[in-house]
Amino acid sequence: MATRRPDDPDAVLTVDHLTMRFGGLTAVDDLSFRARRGDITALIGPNGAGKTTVFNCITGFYRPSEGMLTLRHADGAAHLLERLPNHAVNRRARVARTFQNIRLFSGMTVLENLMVAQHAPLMRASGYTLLGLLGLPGYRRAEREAVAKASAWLERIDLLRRADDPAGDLPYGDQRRLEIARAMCTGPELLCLDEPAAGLNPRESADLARLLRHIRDEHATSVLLIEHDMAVVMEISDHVVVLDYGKKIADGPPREIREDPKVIAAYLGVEDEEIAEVDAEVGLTIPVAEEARP
Ligand SMILES: Nc1ncnc2c1ncn2[C@@H]1O[C@H](COP(=O)(O)OP(=O)(O)OP(=O)(O)O)[C@@H](O)[C@H]1O
Repeated sequence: MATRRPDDPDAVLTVDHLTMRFGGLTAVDDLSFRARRGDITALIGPNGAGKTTVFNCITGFYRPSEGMLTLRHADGAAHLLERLPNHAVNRRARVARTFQNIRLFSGMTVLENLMVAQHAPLMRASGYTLLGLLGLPGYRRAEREAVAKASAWLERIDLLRRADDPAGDLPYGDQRRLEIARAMCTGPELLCLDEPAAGLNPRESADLARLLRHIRDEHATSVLLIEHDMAVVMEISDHVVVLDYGKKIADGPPREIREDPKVIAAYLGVEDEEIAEVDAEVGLTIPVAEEARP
């Protein structure tokens, strides 16, 4: 049940002292940060820093070892995510998520994927009865609304013409955007995206950035994303939180984060062959990088 608790009314998500242990390994260590309503917040860090574990705690896949996760709706209702089961995080708290690997129903059509996402409101409109499905005017109205919402998203991601094709036949970048559209069809307050730019070419990355800006600016949905593509992170994020070995090492606007010596050191701590790549992507200056090198 939604509970009211005093916290930052501007924050859609408040993470308070989150810790997640797997046996002797502390994957997330006393992490606190806020994602502001209406912002695109990026969670970044080297491989194994604990980013996906944070997402799994937020979305109810893991129950945190310690800490509190508060999702606040625009109407002020607060949902204590660490206490909710996985399905309630999506349905009740209205947190939607995509995964590192694409999880569309590849044998279903593009349109069907967006209709399945609206299963819950459709069933509600049916009164959960066969008679309701067959005859209630409320159900027919809900069905028309669901088709209209799906069509609007398909138009937005430029896939209306592929509505009746199997989702698995779409090019990779289109599948990524369809997944985001599917998540948006659930009407989320917070959209969590795990590496949405992974595997995209530059044109597809630009399309993705446009879509995420549209979601931020035109819908009442805040975005939290994990992303390794620094060009995308720096271009679209309002706020960046940096993890290293499960701990927060920086938290601020992109222009500060890219010059933060702790962040530079964390990234340069990855494999030697990746240093030049990270350097080029983030646009680091050599003198700072040299200083930061252990
Ligand atoms: N279910 C699990 N059981 C045991 N250890 C786990 C589990 N999930 C994650 N870990 C460990 O927790 C640490 C953080 O992993 P996590 O996947 O959260 O990192 P990440 O920052 O998302 O990495 P990447 O960028 O490579 O996806 C890693 O050491 C990982 O091996």
